[in-house]
Amino acid sequence: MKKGVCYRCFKGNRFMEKEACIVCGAKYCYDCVLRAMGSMPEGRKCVTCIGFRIREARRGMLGKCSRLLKRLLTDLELKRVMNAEMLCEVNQVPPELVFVNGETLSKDELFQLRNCKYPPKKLRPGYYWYDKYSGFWGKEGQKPSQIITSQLNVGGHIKTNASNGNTKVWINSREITKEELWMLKSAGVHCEGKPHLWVSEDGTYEEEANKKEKSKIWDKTRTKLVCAVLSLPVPPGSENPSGKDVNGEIRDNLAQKSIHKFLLVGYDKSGTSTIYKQAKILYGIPFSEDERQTIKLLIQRKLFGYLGILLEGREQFEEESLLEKRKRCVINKSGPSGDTIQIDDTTIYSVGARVRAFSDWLLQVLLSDNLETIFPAATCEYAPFIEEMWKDTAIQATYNRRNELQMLPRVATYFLDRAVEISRTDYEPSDMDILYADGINSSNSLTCVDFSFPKSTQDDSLRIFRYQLIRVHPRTLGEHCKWLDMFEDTDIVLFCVALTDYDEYSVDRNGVLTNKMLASKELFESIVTHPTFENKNFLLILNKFDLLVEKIKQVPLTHCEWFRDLKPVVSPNCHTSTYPSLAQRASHYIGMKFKELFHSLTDNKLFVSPVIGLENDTVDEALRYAREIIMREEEEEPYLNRELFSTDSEASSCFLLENDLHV
Ligand SMILES: Nc1nc2c(ncn2[C@@H]2O[C@H](COP(=O)(O)OP(=O)(O)OP(=O)(O)O)[C@@H](O)[C@H]2O)c(=O)[nH]1
Ligand SMILES: [Mg+2]
Repeated sequence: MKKGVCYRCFKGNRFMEKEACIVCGAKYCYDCVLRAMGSMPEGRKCVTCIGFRIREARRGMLGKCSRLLKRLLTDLELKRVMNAEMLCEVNQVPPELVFVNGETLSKDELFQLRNCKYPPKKLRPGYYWYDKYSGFWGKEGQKPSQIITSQLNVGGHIKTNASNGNTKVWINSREITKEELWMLKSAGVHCEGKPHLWVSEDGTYEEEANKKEKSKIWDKTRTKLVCAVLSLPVPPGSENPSGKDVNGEIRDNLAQKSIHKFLLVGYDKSGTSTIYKQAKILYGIPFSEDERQTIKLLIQRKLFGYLGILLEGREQFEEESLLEKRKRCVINKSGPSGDTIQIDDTTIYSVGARVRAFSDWLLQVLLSDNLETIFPAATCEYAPFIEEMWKDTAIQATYNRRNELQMLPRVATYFLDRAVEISRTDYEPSDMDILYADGINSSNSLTCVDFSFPKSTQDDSLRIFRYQLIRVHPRTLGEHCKWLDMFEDTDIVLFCVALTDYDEYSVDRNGVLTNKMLASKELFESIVTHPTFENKNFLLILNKFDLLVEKIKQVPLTHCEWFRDLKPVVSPNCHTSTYPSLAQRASHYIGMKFKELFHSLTDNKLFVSPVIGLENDTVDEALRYAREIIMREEEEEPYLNRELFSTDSEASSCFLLENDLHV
């Protein structure tokens, strides 16, 4: 038979729409389907195949009707056929092909398994293990994939090596996998001394030796997040059941096998959460209601803080202007005419009693560090005051001089411009507001989001891959990054550095004032040399490029001792229009330093991408670049060399101009 033709009329070609028999795979054209398949009492099967088992490879298609069938049948008929296909006896997984704890199932056992409250998802013929006490369920030799109903009488006894664990920690007599051990540690379970734990279906656990019942494993949101990141299940019906969204983001655990993982990490304030939020906005992953609420309060709190700074500024301006007036008055009095001039007590910076009272109250609250405690009640009570205050000419005059207020951060203008709207109870932060607000949610340490890149016209690949961006704060990684193991299956590490860190300082764990670029370098070194990350791909994200543009004009890179070897050479072509700017050259140099460091530590090549976290296209570019790096490795496709920095340090240094870099 010619390939692609209808099995009944032998007409058509492979592009023609056809319906296939779920038993023998014969395909029929629109005109022949009903003649070949009849009334379909067992779903889509040739009449001669009725009563036969389906082909296992087609199990995933059961109940998923085609467009052709939709056109051919009425809604009611379609429903009947699809139901029959999914539910009729002969189409079910044959019990003798399902092994649980090494024993095949009987018909009754399979029935029990399929009809319990939380049955295994996508049950196929194969070898599984099942822990009766906790309900853990998984494929033989693998970590658990699901927690199903416990206490079912199916299969044999669980074996200690069922999941092929080698951790010397046992749960209900099964030696657990590495991932489960990390999960237990994140839940605060003591795992030292080869413990045997008894875990019940709701997650309460006790040590075999010490029968005292402990708290539940999955009580903490953090544990659930860890489970999501490690593709481990959580009990069904718990707050964030596996398979449903954790933090509104993680999708089906089973689908995570084919996911590519990006681990985003960087020193404090390097911009990782901004990049994380930007990715969510870029790839259309909505912020959960929880996140929005937390961010809303955060923005409102910050707004009150900014207003406090404005009010302090107003007082200062008022004092200054009064002083100024007095001075003028003294001059006038002692002037040649000797006339006295009426002094007007009010200056443009003075306010009425109500605004003054509110101002006093707010400054008091800020001074006593009590802002957190008055929220969210403050929004209901004080929103009308904010409106009144904002309209006040003295406040507006102060706002016009905001550049003189050193304490007011740059981002404040973005929020203060809409102070009245933001202070209201019904304020809903926009995606932009969320991006500009500092922070993601209260558990600011580990967050992850599933996404896929929207197909662009330049993409020649037809496959759509899923990605997971995991943002982790260095604090979460613990001393010497000991928790990095948890991210073993990361495909690429995105290490974020704030380009502006070279002249900034922070106090480290031992109370020592450290240059932030050096602290960032140290973190980079510990991650790069961590045994888990041997031979991993690394993409260095050089963030805050926009701020570097301004800073580099004021402070030379050599401020940081790591950059003291900067040997600028005057470029012969420095006056052409293609000549890079000072900031470009500086970020280039920083990239080079990290590349050299990386090469000396790993013998591998570091990829680099400059980014402005607050601008979506640069973040998109960096994440797509990360994808390319992974793809190149996986598919060995011709690599699109979009690398932004040359690897040749000799050539690059001639871009550095002596005067420009203040050396
Ligand atoms: N101008 C500018 N500001 C940025 C950029 N990236 C981040 N920021 C700001 O820098 C600050 C710190 O950024 P975050 O994203 O919170 O940094 P982080 O890595 O999450 O650091 P932690 O807050 O310590 O967790 C925030 O106020 C951001 O708005 C950027 O490219 N340009
Ligand atoms: Mg932050």
